[in-house]
Amino acid sequence: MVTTAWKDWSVHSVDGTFGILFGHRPYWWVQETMIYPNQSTPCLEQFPITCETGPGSPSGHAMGSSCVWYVMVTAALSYTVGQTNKSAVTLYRVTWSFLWSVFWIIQISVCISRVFIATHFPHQVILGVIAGMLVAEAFEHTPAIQTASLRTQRNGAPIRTG
Ligand SMILES: O=P(O)(O)OC[C@H]1O[C@@H](O)[C@H](O)[C@@H](O)[C@@H]1O
Repeated sequence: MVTTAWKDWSVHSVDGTFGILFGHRPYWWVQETMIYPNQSTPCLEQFPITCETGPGSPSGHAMGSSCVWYVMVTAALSYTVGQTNKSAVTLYRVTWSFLWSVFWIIQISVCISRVFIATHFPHQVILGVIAGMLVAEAFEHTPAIQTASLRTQRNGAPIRTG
């Protein structure tokens, strides 16, 4: 949710105002670039299931995926950290290697799929992965978010649930 909000904000605010993050998607870019001589423009097809209408940078899918998986991996590892006996350290190293391998396999798969269907250029998915991890880090270090509760009204009074 946070990464989606961030993407929407960046698209409508930063992109529109400063032009920092705005990026053409490949199937737009090939129609507008002047680098192809007449009649040699590559034909990139769009399909309803793959067609995205927002600007391409950063990739929302890459950003969402890296943010969610980053939080899950770091949360899982936090349960095994802090113990000093030898078997616990070995377990931590094995778990660390396994979880981060899974993390990167998933991120690379997401990135390749987005590039393969021509919704993004490579730098846009890389930026998405980095942005997702930064958002996750920022929110992991923001205690107010971890203690936030939907059961509390704005004035602090608890909401009746029963
Ligand atoms: O930028 P991408 O990778 O094409 O992803 C766009 C999508 O990003 C997601 O984060 C949003 O929830 C979707 O609404 C949006 O369509």
